[in-house]
Amino acid sequence: MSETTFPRVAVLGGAGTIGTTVIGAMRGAGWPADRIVAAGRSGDSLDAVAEQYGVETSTDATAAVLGADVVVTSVKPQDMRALLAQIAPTLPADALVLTPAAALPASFYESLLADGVAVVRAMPNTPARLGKGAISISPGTHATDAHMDLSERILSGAGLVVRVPEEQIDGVSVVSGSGPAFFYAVAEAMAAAGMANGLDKELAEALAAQTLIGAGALLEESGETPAELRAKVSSKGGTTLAALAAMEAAGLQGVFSAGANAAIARAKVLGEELQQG
Ligand SMILES: NC(=O)C1=CN([C@@H]2O[C@H](COP(=O)(O)OP(=O)(O)OC[C@H]3O[C@@H](n4cnc5c(N)ncnc54)[C@H](OP(=O)(O)O)[C@@H]3O)[C@@H](O)[C@H]2O)C=CC1
Ligand SMILES: O=C(O)[C@@H]1CCC=N1
Repeated sequence: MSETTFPRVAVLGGAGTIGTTVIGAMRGAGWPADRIVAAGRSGDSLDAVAEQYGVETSTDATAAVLGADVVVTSVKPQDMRALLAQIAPTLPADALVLTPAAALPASFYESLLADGVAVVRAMPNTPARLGKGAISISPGTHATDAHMDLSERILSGAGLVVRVPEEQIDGVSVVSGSGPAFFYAVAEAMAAAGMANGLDKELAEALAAQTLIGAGALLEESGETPAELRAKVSSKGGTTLAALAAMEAAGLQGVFSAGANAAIARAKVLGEELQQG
């Protein structure tokens, strides 16, 4: 398929957080609205997607996949088995299944869909909504380089797209998939620390948010590493170094390691539970 053609893409769960993000990224990258169909369960939320992006909509996933070149399965892992059963009869044999779901291996899809189906797993994140995502893609057993190229093309408007082997997806999920939630938790913790030291809530939240936004922009634009930028804030004998030392002593790195371990353990358990049916 040439770069100048636009494969027909069915986004199942197209009114959800990630489904809408994928549609927005495609539309932003010039994908024609009439080459995208968003399928969901609620007519009202689909109407909002149609209004914003001009795409076709359907409340019937079985019908939506008819004639699709790519099927994006953007539903919660717990809803995936039922969705695959629903679309299996009408899924075109040569369609690419591009799935953002956490926890479920490509083999899950391969075992429930027709033999030889091409599956690519993606791990997106919510900043992709603004084209500032960090997204990985990984091939399943039957996905070719052409399928990976097509997946990258679909997601390129959503931000940085990297290719990793499937066994690294849980690691990606910890850093960039869940990472935005960690960032917001840090914003909340910083604001709480300000409130504990006399700032009112509104001021503390505004300062914490703008500080994280500004620090992120500086990281992006300066070309310096986090360690270099950290050193520029940390005067010798000053307050920041005292704070960082206390945070380290309280287990800062351990906090993130514990979070990563918990997320990876949860992905394993959830994946095993859902594969058993
Ligand atoms: N949110 C995130 O930050 C990230 C999410 N992911 C993955 O992305 C996937 C989607 O997550 P997210 O967008 O957050 O979830 P949402 O709940 O926002 O969206 C899921 C959508 O799927 C719809 N849906 C469920 N079953 C069907 C069906 N049979 N046919 C059509 N639509 C259906 C739901 O409709 P209804 O609301 O009517 O039930 C809902 O709109 C998940 O698998 C998740 O693991 C991956 C990385 C990051
Ligand atoms: O919490 C979840 O399951 C998904 C995966 C990464 C971010 N959200």
